Amino acid sequence: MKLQTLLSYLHDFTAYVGENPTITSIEMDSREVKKGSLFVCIQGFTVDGHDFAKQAVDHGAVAVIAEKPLDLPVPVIQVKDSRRAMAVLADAFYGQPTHRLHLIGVTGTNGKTTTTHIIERIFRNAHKKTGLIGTINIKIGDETYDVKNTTPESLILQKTFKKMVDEQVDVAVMEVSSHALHMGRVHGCDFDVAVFTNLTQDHLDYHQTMDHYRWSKGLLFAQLGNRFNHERPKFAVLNEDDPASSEYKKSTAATIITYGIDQKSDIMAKNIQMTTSGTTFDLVTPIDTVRVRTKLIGKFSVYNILAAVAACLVSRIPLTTIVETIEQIEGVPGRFEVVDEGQNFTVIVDYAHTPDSLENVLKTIRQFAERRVFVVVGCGGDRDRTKRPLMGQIAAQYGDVPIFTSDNPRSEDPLAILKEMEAGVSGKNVLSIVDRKEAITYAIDHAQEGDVVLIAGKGHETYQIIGDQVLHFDDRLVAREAIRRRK
Ligand SMILES: CC(=O)N[C@H]1[C@@H](OP(=O)(O)OP(=O)(O)OC[C@H]2O[C@@H](n3ccc(=O)[nH]c3=O)[C@H](O)[C@@H]2O)O[C@H](CO)[C@@H](O)[C@@H]1O[C@H](C)C(=O)N[C@@H](C)C(=O)N[C@H](CCC(=O)O)C(=O)O
Ligand SMILES: Nc1ncnc2c1ncn2[C@@H]1O[C@H](COP(=O)(O)OP(=O)(O)OP(=O)(O)O)[C@@H](O)[C@H]1O
Ligand SMILES: N[C@H](CCC[C@H](N)C(=O)O)C(=O)O
Ligand SMILES: [Mg+2]
Repeated sequence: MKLQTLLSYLHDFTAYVGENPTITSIEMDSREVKKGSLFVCIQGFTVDGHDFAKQAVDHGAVAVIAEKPLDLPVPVIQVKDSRRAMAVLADAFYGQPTHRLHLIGVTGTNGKTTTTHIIERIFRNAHKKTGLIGTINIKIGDETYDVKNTTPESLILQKTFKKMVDEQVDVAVMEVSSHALHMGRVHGCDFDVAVFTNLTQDHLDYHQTMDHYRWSKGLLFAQLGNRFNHERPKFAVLNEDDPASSEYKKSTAATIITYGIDQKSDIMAKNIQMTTSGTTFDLVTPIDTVRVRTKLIGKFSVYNILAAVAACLVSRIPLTTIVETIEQIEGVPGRFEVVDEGQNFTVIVDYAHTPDSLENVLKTIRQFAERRVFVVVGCGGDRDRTKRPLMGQIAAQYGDVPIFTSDNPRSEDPLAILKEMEAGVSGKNVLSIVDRKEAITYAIDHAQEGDVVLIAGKGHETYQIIGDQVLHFDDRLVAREAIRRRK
C-alpha cells in the first residue's frame, strides 16, 4: 500500500508532501523492521521507541510515524499519539478485517477468559468457524498461537483479524483488557457485541483509582458505534447485578441486554442448586425457560454462563444449541481445574489473582469442603500492590491453613511481597514459604482425607517470572508430582 493511501485514513497529523514509498509492513519494534516497513515510534513504559527510529531506518524503514520532529532521511509523519495512530493505520493496512467478522468483546475484572471460552464453544457447536484472542492464547479454528498480552497491541490484533478473515472465520471472540481500552489498542475494532462481566479491585498500579478503572472499561461500550444499522445491530450485554452497569447503560448507543441472578434481567438464573460435581439452574430467557445442568462450579460460573448465553442469543444462535453446549463444557484450563491422582483429598488449581476472585473461589470451596481448606497463594510483583493485604486477609479468613508464597515476583523482592500480604492478616497464624514448589509440596504433604488444597493465582501459566528470568513452572504438574511422591 502506498504511504499516501495509508495516511488518508489518518485524520490528525502534520501535513506531508514528498516521497510516496510503498509500505510493505508496519512495525513498532525496530528489531522487526524490514525493507519497506513503516516504523511507528512508541513512547513506552520502559524505553522510548523514538530512540530506535534511526536504527529502524538503517534496517530498511521507508517512513516513520513519530510524536516529535526527527532528523531522518525518510518521511517523518508527526502525530499527537502514535499508539492511537498506529491502531488506525493497522486497521487500514490489513483491509479493515473486523468489518468482515462478527466481533464479540468481553471486558470486566474477572471471568473474561472463561466467558470467551464458553462463547467460542457455543459458536463451534453451531458449526461456525471461530477465532479467539485472550490470556491463554490466540486460536484460529484449531490452531493456537502464543500471546504476551491478554489484548495484544493493535498491530498484532489487526494482523490476527486479517488471518481470521483469510481463513473464513465467522466469529471472533476476544478479551478486552482495561489497559488495551485505555491505550487505544482496540481503536479500529468494529465490535458487534460488547460484554461486561464485573468490576472489582485490580490494576490500581496502572489506573490509580477505581473511577479511572471503571471509566476505562466503559470505553468498550461507548465505542460500540453511534449509528443504528439494522443490517448490523450492536449489542451491549451488561451484568445487572454489578453497579457499574448503570453507568455503562448511559454510555452506549447500542441495544442493551441484561443478565443477572439477583436483579430482574433479560436473561436470568433461578433456583440454583450447587454440588461438588456441578450446578443446576433454571435458565430464564425471553425465548424460553430451560433447566440446565453444567459441570462448572460456583455462583461466579453461573454469571459467566449467563453472559455467554446473552452474547450468543443476540448473535442469533438457537437456544437449544446454547443449552446443549453448556451441558457439555468441561471447564477452562487453570480455572477451578482439579488435579486428580486418585488421592483422598481434593486439589484445585485456579487463576484467582484478585481479592474478589479469591473470595468467590474460597466461598465456593467452603460450600462443599468436608474438612480443612489449605490455600496456597501469592501476589504478582510489579502489579497492583494494594491488593496484597486484601488477598492475604481473604486467604486467612476462608482458609484453615493459609500458606503465602511467590506468584511471579518479577523485579520485586519476593519476601517483601509476602510481608505486604501478611500485613492484611490479624489474629491468625499464616505460613510463608517463599519457594512456590515447596509451598505446594507442604500443603499436599500435610493434607488429610476430605481436605481441600487450593493453589491460586497462576492457573494455566507454565512459567514463573523471578527477576528477569522466566522459569518453567506449572502448578498442576508440581501438584501432581507432589501427590505421586506422597503415595
Ligand atoms: C505496561 C504495559 O502495558 N506494557 C506494554 C508495553 O510495553 P512497554 O511500554 O514497556 O514497551 P517498551 O519496552 O518501553 O518499548 C517501547 C517501544 O520501543 C520499541 N523498541 C524497544 C526496544 C528496541 O530495541 N526497539 C524498539 O523499537 C518497542 O517495540 C515499543 O514499541 O508494550 C508492549 C508491546 O505492546 C506490551 O507487551 C507491554 O505489556 C506488558 C507485557 C504487560 O505486562 N502489560 C500488562 C500491564 C497488560 O497490558 N495487561 C493486560 C491484561 C490485564 C488483565 O488481563 O487483567 C493485557 O491486555 O495484557
Ligand atoms: N464471574 C466471575 N466473578 C468473579 N470471579 C470469577 C468469575 N469468573 C472467574 N472468576 C475467578 O477469576 C479467575 C480468573 O478467571 P478468568 O481467567 O476467566 O478471568 P479474566 O477476567 O480473564 O482474568 P485476566 O484479567 O487475568 O485475564 C478464575 O480462576 C476464578 O477464580
Ligand atoms: N492479567 C493479570 C495476570 C496476573 C497473573 C498473576 N499470576 C500475576 O503474575 O500477577 C495481570 O496482568 O495482572
Ligand atoms: Mg483473561
